[in-house]
Amino acid sequence: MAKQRTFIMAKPDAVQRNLIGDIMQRFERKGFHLIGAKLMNVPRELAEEHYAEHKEKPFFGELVDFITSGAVFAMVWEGENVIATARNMMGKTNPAEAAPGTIRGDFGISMGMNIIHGSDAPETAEREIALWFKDTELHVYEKTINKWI
Ligand SMILES: Nc1ncnc2c1ncn2[C@@H]1O[C@H](COP(=O)(O)OP(=O)(O)OP(=O)(O)O)[C@@H](O)[C@H]1O
Repeated sequence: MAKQRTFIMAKPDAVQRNLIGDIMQRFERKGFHLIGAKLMNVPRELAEEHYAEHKEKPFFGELVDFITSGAVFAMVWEGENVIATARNMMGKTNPAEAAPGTIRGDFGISMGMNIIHGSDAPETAEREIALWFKDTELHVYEKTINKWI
């Protein structure tokens, strides 16, 4: 399996509940490689574009209001099979159904406030990374330790 990249976002509830560190630590300890990260307020147009597939859904307005309500922490992680693995680490969309040990299972409250977003497929990851990050914000670097072990 080739290396993949995925877009992960700690939503405003995660930022305000001081969960950024916990979320990042899970990805780091799993062995994934951080290549981009930023704390940002989300312009309404960006939120609408990101969630465009849900435009006709009854919860769309609420979803966009929530994502734009406070800072989010946007990340790009790289690694083997990172897209599907990240989705497993996140747990089911509805925190009430997410298994304990997953990010949403451990911290999520409701469908709306479910802590984290992660790309769900290679094409989505590519689209979302391009939407949220400029090329100059992605940092490709070798870990020296890779040569040692
Ligand atoms: N019925 C609903 N009511 C309120 N919010 C919802 C509902 N369904 C989905 N959402 C919100 O919209 C987001 C996108 O829904 P989607 O079905 O794409 O889930 P997901 O892929 O697990 O989540 P995300 O795209 O955030 O990773 C969900 O994370 C959730 O916050």
